[in-house]
Amino acid sequence: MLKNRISVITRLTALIGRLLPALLLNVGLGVLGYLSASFLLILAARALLGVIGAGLQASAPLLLAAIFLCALLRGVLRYFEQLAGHYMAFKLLAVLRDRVFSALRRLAPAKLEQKDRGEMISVITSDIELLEVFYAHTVGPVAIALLASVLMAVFIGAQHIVLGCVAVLAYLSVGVLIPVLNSRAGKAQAAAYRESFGAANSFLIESLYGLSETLRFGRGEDRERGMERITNEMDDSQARLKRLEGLTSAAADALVLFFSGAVLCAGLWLMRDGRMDFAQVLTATVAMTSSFGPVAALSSLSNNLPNTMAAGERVLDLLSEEPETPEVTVGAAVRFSGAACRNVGFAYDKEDILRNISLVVPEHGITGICGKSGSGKSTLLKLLMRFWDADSGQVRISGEDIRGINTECLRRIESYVTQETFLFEGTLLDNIRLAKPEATLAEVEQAAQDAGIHAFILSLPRGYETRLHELGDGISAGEKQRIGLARALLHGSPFLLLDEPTSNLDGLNEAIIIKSLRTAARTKSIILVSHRTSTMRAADSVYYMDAGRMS
Ligand SMILES: Nc1ncnc2c1ncn2[C@@H]1O[C@H](COP(=O)(O)OP(=O)(O)OP(=O)(O)O)[C@@H](O)[C@H]1O
Repeated sequence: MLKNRISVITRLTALIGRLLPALLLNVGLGVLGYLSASFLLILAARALLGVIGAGLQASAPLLLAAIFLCALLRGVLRYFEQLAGHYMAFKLLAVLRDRVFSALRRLAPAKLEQKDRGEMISVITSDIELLEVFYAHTVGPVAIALLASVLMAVFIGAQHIVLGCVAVLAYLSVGVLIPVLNSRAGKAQAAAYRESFGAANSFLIESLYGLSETLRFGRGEDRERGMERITNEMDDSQARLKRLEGLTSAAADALVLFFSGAVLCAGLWLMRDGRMDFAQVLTATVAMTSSFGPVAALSSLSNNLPNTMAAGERVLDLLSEEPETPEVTVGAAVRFSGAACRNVGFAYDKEDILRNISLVVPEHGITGICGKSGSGKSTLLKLLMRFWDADSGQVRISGEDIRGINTECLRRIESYVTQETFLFEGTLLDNIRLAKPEATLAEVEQAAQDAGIHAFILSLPRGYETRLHELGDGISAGEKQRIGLARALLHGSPFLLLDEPTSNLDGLNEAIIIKSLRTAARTKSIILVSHRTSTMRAADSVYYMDAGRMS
């Protein structure tokens, strides 16, 4: 566990890289700031001693000037310490966000398909946000506490070695013992809180997506109760965390008082034996009392540490996760001349989904794949897109093993229309243009016409300029499907993989699309997946799939 935590801390610290100067500045200013706060009081005590005639004979104006300087420095140094720390933290959060989004791109779509969406949103938003605590309030403060404590222990030890030892014990108790105990006690609560937070996110997303089903089947109250249960769980775990936080801060305060008293008592005892004078005892006591700031910051920091470490671990795990199919950047760039599967076998987990599949897709024409729901048709398309790699056999594009083809080239020659088309907020024109941002309006209109959606778009008051939110829920599954098809046709790739492109369409619209596909198939290769045998009439050749086998 400790090994794991050290590994997370090391990996997070390694990310600081070029921001190291900002960290060093933060630490340097922090140490000087705390020292000036302590010496402000030490000098004030010395000045008082001077007034009562028991202190060193330093000149009063000089002491006053030094006190004034310490007070001024304390404020200025604190400000710049915070500035440097936060500058580093927020720059790092930007770097981390960038890396996380690159990781998501790398992992999409296969790995992301398997992840819980609520959990993903927690990682992208709150986990990264929480790392601000690590960078701005952990790395710097730990280094500041270490340096400032060493310097103050030496200073107190210079009054008397025994008092120096008490100071070391005091700093270790408040700065190490309390944080370690607190972080141990809080680990389970922090994990429970985080789990309930992720569950609440997932539940909320699911509730929003399933709103119409919930209303249709009158399950509103169930959902409400579910939300209440999750919120209560979150509330409970947060309350437990807060209770622990209170206990920690009470324990830290008690230790501060105890050790300040201990230095005073030990000092008086040493003074009675004539081994210290009053000025030294007072100086050591004031130095002890006023120097707990950096270590006390560590004890309150440890309340958040379990959460921060857990967040860091999840972010680092995401960054280091390997994609299902590694991106090929140096592989062959091919011109599409057909595709083939040879004795392909595939399982998502343990259960075989595809067994010994062989098929040949010519350079032009429509290849139909027909089969019952769950027979593995979409999975086969995903292998042809190389979202996943086959476990056995070979998938070839233009005669090349798909695993050796440059990924960018593969994305250029293939267009995949899934059963669900996602539309982005923006105009319908932008949504179709997604496939080819530089497309002219005429090209977009032609693609929309071929996909049988042009007439519908023109019937809208603002035509292609209609924004998605203006349609609200008024866009049907069939219309979305046709926009998806228009995108694929506009993309201009020579190999189209269409997964049930007409499943939500009436006979008339299906006929329009089939006609367009027949025209497109003169210059392109199209795989048409459908469970309807009627759709297969458009295909030049048809493969039938049943329980992962092909006939
Ligand atoms: N990411 C995944 N992880 C695990 N199992 C999966 C995954 N995707 C699909 N499956 C399972 O693989 C089997 C084949 O699914 P697939 O989507 O390929 O079938 P299909 O023939 O396209 O079905 P449909 O016509 O209903 O879309 C199903 O049992 C499905 O539950």
